[in-house]
Amino acid sequence: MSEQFDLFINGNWVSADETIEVLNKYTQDIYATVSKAGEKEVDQAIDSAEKAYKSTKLSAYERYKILKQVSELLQENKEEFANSIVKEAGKPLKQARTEVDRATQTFELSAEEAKRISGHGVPVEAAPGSENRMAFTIRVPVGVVGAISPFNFPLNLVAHKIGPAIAAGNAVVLKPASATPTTALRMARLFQEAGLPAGLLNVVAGSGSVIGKQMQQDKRISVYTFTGSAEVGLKLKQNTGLNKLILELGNNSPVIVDKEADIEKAAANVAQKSFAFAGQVCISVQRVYVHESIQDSFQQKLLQAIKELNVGDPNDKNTDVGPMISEDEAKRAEDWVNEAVENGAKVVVGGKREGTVYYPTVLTDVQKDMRVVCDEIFAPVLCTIPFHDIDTCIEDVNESPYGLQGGIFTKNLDTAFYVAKRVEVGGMMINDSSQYRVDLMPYGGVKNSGWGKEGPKYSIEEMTEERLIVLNLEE
Ligand SMILES: NC(=O)c1ccc[n+]([C@@H]2O[C@H](COP(=O)([O-])OP(=O)(O)OC[C@H]3O[C@@H](n4cnc5c(N)ncnc54)[C@H](O)[C@@H]3O)[C@@H](O)[C@H]2O)c1
Ligand SMILES: O=C[C@H](O)CS(=O)(=O)O
Repeated sequence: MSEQFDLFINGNWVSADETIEVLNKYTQDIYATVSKAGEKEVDQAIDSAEKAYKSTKLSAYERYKILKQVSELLQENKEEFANSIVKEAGKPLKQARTEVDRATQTFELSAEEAKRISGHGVPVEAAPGSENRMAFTIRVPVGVVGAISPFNFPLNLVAHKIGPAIAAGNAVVLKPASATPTTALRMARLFQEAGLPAGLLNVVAGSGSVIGKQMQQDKRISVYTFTGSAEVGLKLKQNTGLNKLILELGNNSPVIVDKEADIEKAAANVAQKSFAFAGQVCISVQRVYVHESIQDSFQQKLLQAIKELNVGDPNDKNTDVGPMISEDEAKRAEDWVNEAVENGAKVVVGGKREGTVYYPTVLTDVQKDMRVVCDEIFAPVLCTIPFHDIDTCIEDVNESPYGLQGGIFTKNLDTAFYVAKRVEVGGMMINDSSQYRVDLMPYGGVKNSGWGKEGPKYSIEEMTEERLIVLNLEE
């Protein structure tokens, strides 16, 4: 029997005429049936958010208490949430548990930040003629936040939108990805249990091209926060007019392995961080630039580390690499690899698909214009690319249209800083791969990877407006 979920609108569970069948991504059985929002339900959700925002004023301390309780409830229900992620996303159990722990942190950080929202003093009295004035800024909520999230972190990337939006005193309408809507709906239950007033959080599951599009054009939404592909991000940019828009988009993440790197450490890290969640992480390692003098030794260690990865059933606590989100996506990855091979690339390991599972794959002899290099593959595939001098390597790294995060392995600090200052990314990791993120840090990209930062403290800045207050005092 599949589980049944309704939409969460104005504090009520609302059923719709149509439903979405959410598949178990490993077995392909129907895991859950979810009410599918249409125009009417989205309109109700936005209306309820707008009314709740105008009529319900929670103090900062009340917002802190609710978010703190959600964080605690999430940890108490860790296994339920981890299993939900395993089933609907196909994420291996140990990675799903990590996601629940991270989301617990994200809500806790959001709770703490709710108590720290403040402006700053502005020394207007220093301006000629303003000697009798004083000024400061305050931060005020924006109103209704429209949040649209991707399939790959159905809990933590939702937490990164809802936590800061509620902490800042806003109301939210969330549209989770159609492939993975149930974890977000479970999370809404926790907000209900924690006593969030009706209407401040609304969750509508449905088609991105239908209700996502409707959300983009609704003037009652003040700020949009979107995480997903550059393709959809661009549509939002074109359709949301002058409204504020936070875009967290894709990447084809580069990692440089310098001649002075700890080769073993670099190889083990790259093997883990290219293939975790089948490479469907926006900062998964995709392009590995290896100094030509250590290429053979790095490759050998990389292959050893890949041999140790367990591929298969995401329910198994030892699995490292599970299925992709759909067979179509696995076939797309296979096509990109085959196309590269037809043009001269070599498969060193992998290159094999069984249904939705694509095996960890390493390619060499690739060219800059192959899709496996210049586009985001979002699959368990990495390319190793030899380099001779660091400046040419930096040029190659920067040729990407994306710029989210990158990494360099080197024991030479001069090289590390030389590179860190020159690569076009939102975050650069030294002696780590591109795939490093803790939830309190500012996180976001440049170029086609989007703009605006996430991390509760930074999202709250994006989801509030700075208002200047000037006092004209008597002498
Ligand atoms: N930078 C980050 O923080 C980050 C994090 C996770 C994923 N991503 C990126 O997300 C992508 C993978 O996720 P995905 O496949 O779910 O992305 P996607 O862009 O296909 O979908 C993201 C969300 O947008 C919705 N959507 C689709 N069409 C829409 C439209 N026309 N209008 C409004 N909404 C619409 C979808 O239903 C979904 O909820 C990758 O490119 C990945 O790099 C980025
Ligand atoms: O997919 C992209 C995510 O932002 C990566 S992370 O889990 O937040 O590190």
